Amino acid sequence: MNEQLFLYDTTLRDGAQYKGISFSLQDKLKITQLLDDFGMDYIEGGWPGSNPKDEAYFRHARTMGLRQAKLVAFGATRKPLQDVEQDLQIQSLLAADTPVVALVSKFWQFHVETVLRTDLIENLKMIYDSVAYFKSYGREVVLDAEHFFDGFKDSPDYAFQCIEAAINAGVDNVTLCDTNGGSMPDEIAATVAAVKARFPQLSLGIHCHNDCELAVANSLTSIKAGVRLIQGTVNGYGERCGNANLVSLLGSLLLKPSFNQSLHFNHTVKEKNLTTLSKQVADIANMPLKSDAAYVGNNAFSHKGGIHVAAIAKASQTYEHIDPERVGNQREITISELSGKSNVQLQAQKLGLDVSRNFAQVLDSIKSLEKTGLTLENAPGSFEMLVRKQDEAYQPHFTILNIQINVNDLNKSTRHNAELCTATVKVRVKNKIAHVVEEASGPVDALNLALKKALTVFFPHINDMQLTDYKVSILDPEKASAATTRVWLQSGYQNQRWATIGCSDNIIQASTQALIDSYQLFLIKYNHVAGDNNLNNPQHHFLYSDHEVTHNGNA
Ligand SMILES: CC(=O)SCCNC(=O)CCNC(=O)[C@H](O)C(C)(C)COP(=O)(O)OP(=O)(O)OC[C@H]1O[C@@H](n2cnc3c(N)ncnc32)[C@H](O)[C@@H]1OP(=O)(O)O
Ligand SMILES: CC(=O)C(=O)O
Repeated sequence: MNEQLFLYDTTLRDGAQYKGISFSLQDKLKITQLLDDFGMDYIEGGWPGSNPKDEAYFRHARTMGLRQAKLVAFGATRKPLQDVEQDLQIQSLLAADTPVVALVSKFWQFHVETVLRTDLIENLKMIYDSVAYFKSYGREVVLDAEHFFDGFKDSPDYAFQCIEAAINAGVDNVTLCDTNGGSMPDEIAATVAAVKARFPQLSLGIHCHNDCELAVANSLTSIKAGVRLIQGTVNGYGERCGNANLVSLLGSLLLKPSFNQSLHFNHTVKEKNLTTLSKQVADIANMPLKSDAAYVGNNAFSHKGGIHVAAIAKASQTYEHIDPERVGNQREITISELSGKSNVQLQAQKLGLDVSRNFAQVLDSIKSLEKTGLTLENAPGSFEMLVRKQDEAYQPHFTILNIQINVNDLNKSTRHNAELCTATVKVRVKNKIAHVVEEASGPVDALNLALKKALTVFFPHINDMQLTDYKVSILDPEKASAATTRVWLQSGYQNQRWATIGCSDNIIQASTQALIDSYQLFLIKYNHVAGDNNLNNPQHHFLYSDHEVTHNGNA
């Protein structure tokens, strides 16, 4: 029988408990829309009894007209020995006015006695009263059975009594929580099977934490044992090590026959949208997306080892468990000292370059350069330039004749910071020379400004290009101030980005290498012959410091 598996997203509640995440109200509403568009069945939006932002969230979210998802407000069972009508937390949960309410409740005796500091019978009453109260208002109630697996290990009998109290009160779903994330897959399977055997009619959910990096595996195991509602978060955000990652879970649930042949999902859920969902939520959360994230990470289908790439070129299934496009991701071939000829050929082919005659030479250069500390895997722009430079027909757009950097007197207190460093750059293009000076507070900035200014003389379009990122790493810190520096930089033009790299025991030289590759690449790709007008004008004006001088082309 093909049964529906319900997707319950708690990114906005448990995901918000992830260290480093702080959603604004607008963030929460935007994510709600994304989750609804994706096709989640439930969206747990927050805890209205916790803070005014979550209260405001429900006021807004319930008017959004969600197409697919049911909005869930999260809270706890009533306080010990308190009437539900008097319990402010219960009242704010009711006021959130959502079709679904989730109640976290204690299922482990140890917690009842140590944390709630009440007796076991009172906890059963708290469960019963709280569930019955929301049922009397016509709400769908999901009971989050906190620490269910630990509680069950301690006393299966008490864990069952808690479920019975919830069933007697009319609960719609009991979600078994591996709250401390310490359970192993075999324990999850056996416990869910025991609950299913005892309460065959009860709708069961699962909520796993990732403290042993098993949240996804444990969730999948629980589905095999009879769970039909799965809680998780986009990208696995959540308290401590996080929750079950719904993105990875869905990759397997939607694509692996052991799940997709026995289950079905809401019709709008499409594996093709997983990469976009993951990236969009990470972007709103302002969290870096893990490059090794299953299915959707940048590395998920990125191939580095030469043997892998050679095989991929013959048949992609040799080293890919699925076609990356099925989840909206893409294949990537990496260039490094571990490359073989296939890496070079495939990557060059992607760039539209022909290396059929010189791939061995290109490969040798890569391996020699990597030995010096240059890493090409994150700098495809420098790989492209390396391939181009190895071509006999290659003509650089410009040649650097000279670079001088001066650090002015740092002690001169009257000097403005922006004048601390001076860079003089002499560039030749065809038979013309530009010789310019620029000042900045740092030597690399002065160098870049001067280089750009010199090139702009010939290629005005270069002004539209920007440096968008600059990173430095020290390769041999034990050499102290004589250490080798690796400079990685990213450049941008409109919505295009490209990365180049340089490496030297001189930071200016390393930066110059990366900058030259970046500007040459821009001119190859985007400028073509622009700027040639200036080359034909023998009386071009050059700026030298504050003074305008006329240059006749003879440097
Ligand atoms: C497993 C989970 O992830 S559950 C969700 C956890 N998430 C959060 O805690 C985030 C939101 N929390 C909050 O904003 C606050 O903690 C609040 C508003 C809920 C409570 O704040 P406070 O009233 O100041 O209490 P505090 O946070 O110090 O302690 C929690 C109280 O809840 C009680 N409690 C814990 N679980 C339950 C439960 N299932 N049912 C009833 N009460 C509970 C605790 O015993 C404690 O009560 P006490 O104050 O009498 O000792
Ligand atoms: C409910 C919940 O977040 C937990 O038990 O982990």
